Parts: sequence; C-alpha cells; structure tokens
Amino acid sequence: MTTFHELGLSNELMKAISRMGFEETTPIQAETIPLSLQNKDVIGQAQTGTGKTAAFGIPLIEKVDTKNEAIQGLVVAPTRELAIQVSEELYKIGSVKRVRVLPIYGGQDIERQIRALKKRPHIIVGTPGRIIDHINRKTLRLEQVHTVVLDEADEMLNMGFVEDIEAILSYVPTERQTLLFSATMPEPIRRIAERFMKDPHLVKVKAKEMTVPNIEQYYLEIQEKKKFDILTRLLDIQAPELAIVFGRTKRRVDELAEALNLRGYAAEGIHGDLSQAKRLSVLRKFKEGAIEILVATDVAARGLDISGVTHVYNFDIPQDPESYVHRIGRTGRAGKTGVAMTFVTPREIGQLHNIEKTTKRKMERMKPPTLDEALEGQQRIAIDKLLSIVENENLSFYKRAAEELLEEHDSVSLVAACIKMLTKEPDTTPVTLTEEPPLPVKKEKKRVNRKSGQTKETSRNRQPKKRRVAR
Ligand SMILES: Nc1ncnc2c1ncn2[C@@H]1O[C@H](COP(=O)(O)OP(=O)(O)OP(=O)(O)O)[C@@H](O)[C@H]1O
Ligand SMILES: [Mg+2]
Repeated sequence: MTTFHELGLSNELMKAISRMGFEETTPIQAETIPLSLQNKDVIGQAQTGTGKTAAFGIPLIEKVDTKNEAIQGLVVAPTRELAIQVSEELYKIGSVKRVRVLPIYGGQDIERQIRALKKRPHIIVGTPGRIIDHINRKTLRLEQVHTVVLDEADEMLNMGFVEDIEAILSYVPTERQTLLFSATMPEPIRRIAERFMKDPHLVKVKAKEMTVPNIEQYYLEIQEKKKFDILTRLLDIQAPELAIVFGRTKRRVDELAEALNLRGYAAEGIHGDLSQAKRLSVLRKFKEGAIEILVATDVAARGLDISGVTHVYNFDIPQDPESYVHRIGRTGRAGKTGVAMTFVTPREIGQLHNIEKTTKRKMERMKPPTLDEALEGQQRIAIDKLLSIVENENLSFYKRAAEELLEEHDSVSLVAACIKMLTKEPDTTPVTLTEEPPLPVKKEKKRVNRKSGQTKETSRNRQPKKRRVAR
C-alpha cells in the first residue's frame, strides 16, 4: 500500500486529501499519480469506484499555478451530472490550495456560465457540446491549458463525440499532457489514443475480473411480463437502502417509475429528456434519501458516485458488457459491498453469456422469489423495525397501555397485530409497461461535424441516433 505522503505531494494537497478522509492510495492512484506528475500521457483503466477521479485530480491540482489566472486544466466528461460531480471532487482536492474549478454543461444558462468564466477559473470540467459552444463564442480560452483529461473516454467515443473532442483539442497547445480514464477500454480507444496522445503509458490495474469483487452478482431468468412483479418482490425481500433500477429506454424509465409509485415505493426516473433542473433535483433527492429508488437509463450508468447505493437492478439486460460493468459499478464503491441483479428473458441468455465472458465473472442464478417469500421478507423487515424500537427507544409512556391490553388479550395475538401493522403487504395493483424491444448492440459511431456557432447541447439537435435517442 502506498500512502499519499510517499508521492511527494505538497502540504496543501496533503491537508485537503486528509480532510477528504483518504488514508492510503487506491492501486490506480498509486500507479498513475507519479506518471502524471512527470507530465506523462496516461491511459488509466481500473474497476468502478476505485478512485479514478482523484487519480487524475490530484496531479492536475498539484500542477496548477494559482498565480497564473488562465485556465490550465480541462476535464471533459460525457454527462452533465458527471461534470458536476467531478468538479466537486476537484474543488475538494484544491480547497486548501484555493484552486478555482468551474463546471460548464448544457442545459444551464449560458450567460451565467459566461459570467462565471470571467472569474478566472483554473480548471474547467465540462461536457463536449458546451465546451465547443464556449470556444465558438470566444468565452473560453484554452491557450494555457497544460493538462487535458478525458473521463469515461470510451463512452464519449460511443456517444459519437470523437469529432467534438478533436475540435476541442485543436484549441489546446500540442505540448499538453493528455490523460484518459475509464473502467472499460474497448479496442477503438487505442485509435483515439494514437490520435490524441504522445507515447501514452497504459496503466491497467491487474484484476482477475473487470468488476469489483465486492459486488454480488445474480441473474434471474424471467419472462418479460413477469419482470415487474418480480422486481417488487425483490425490493420487498432485499430492502435496499438506495437502489438504482436501469431500464432500456426513456419510456420504460417513465413507466417503471410510475408503476413503482403506484405500488407504494418512493421512486423517480432520470433520463436525457428531462430538463437539467429536473435531472439535478431527482439526483439530489436520491442522494438525500428522499427517494429510495432511482429508475434510470444508461445516462446514470457512468461515473456517478452516490454512497449508500446498496442494490442495482438491471430490469432490462444492458446492451453490451461495458454498460453492464458501469451500471453495476454504481454500487460496491470505495470498498463497500453491493448487490447486482440482472433480469434476463429466455431469448437474451446469449447476451448474458457474452457479458460474463467479457467481465470474466459468472453471475449466480437466482430463482425468482414467490409472493410468499416477498411477504416473509416484508415481515422480516417489520420485525427488525419492532426489535430496534424495543432495543433503542424509551417505551415507558406506552407500557401502561400494553399492560392493560395484555390483561384482555393473549400476548401472541398482540405481537402478531403489531407485526401485521408494520408489514407492507405485497401490493398487486395492476400496472402496464410497454414492451421494449432490445436495442441493437452498439458500435463505434461517427458524428457529423458540428456546425460552428451551434449553441445547444441536447439530443434533439444532434444527429438522430438510435442509442442517443434512447437515453
Ligand atoms: N484513496 C482513497 N481512499 C478512500 N476513498 C477514496 C480514495 N480515492 C477515492 N475515494 C472515494 O471513492 C469513491 C469512488 O471514487 P471515483 O468516483 O473516483 O471512482 P471511479 O474509479 O472514477 O469510478 P467509475 O468507474 O464508476 O467512474 C469516491 O467517493 C471517492 O471520494
Ligand atoms: Mg469515474
């Protein structure tokens, strides 16, 4: 194990890192931070939730010269939520050194961003479209950028951002350092690396499996029509603290969220068609625990770091192995444990094997729980609640009433009534879900060049593409 101290970081960085509660480096940090500090180009691949953000963030912040008021670091991320999250982590790392970090992303008032850009940030974290908009408006000057990070580089490639990234990089000095990070690095990424990087060091954290070992992985073979009832039974039995349910399309996400609410679960959906304000508010409510189930398209699969996500349910099997890795990686982060359940219809079994082949990890088969098992699960939760009240709360006010009740009724009936009251009996309110045919397996996509001067980054004014439209 390496300590941060051994990396020879400045006191300001050491202080910030210790405030963040980090004691030892994670393996990807131990390997890539020294290389980055020597200005080497790095391709970093390590499992989900293993600290890749700080792996590029620490050297990036270390290399910022706060006396220079120009933008020195540029981080590009595929989604708005991720841009915000990464900028928050960089802000923390740079808090003692007083490094100014600014997120810029589509869906936020551009005038406000322009005003913020005038306050001389040292580091910009943005989504490709919005970065280009600002370059075109001449509100973003990148001539002094010495470090560019492409977080989730392979996803940006899938989303067809290659040309955008190429355009952005053409505004950054060529003698820059380029860092590329993701949990998955499919083959085409090498072509990008050749195009954009100088002798990159490939750092792959040695791991037998592509997924972290602390996520228990199960699959359930079920027919499409039965999926929803099985999902609610699993929720009743497993009682996740926070859960993410991934669906195939936006419509599916909307319908699932509504159906879960009908059955009494606190769920909300998130996908690319919602306004930016709505997306952020749903995510905030989820982080605060005001909603316990986030229903999402793959837009929430990458990079999001929400502590307390104990379960991930793939209501629809992911389109490809990479998506599986990222989706289930929303749990089991920073050494915590997690559970991932994947629903597979009989004709999708081949896809399941394909995922297992890529991740080099077998999922355990689980039998769909019965209604009785769901009821037992709910009962167990009720009993746990009851016992926790018995053990932890002051009941003196209620004891008198209890004694009086016991004079007239037998104790078993009384306790049974309490358990019944606390048990959320399985709800079979009918719900309707539209069948969603599987999406085609994704391939690298070429984007048509963005016309200069285009101002909005939304899926609507991009080239229509099946996968983008579906998210
Ligand atoms: N050295 C460390 N010690 C303890 N916690 C850490 C350390 N480094 C990072 N973390 C925490 O681990 C969590 C996961 O980190 P991060 O989001 O960077 O993972 P990631 O590797 O980028 O995952 P993904 O592939 O899903 O994007 C974060 O909450 C982060 O603050
Ligand atoms: Mg990440």
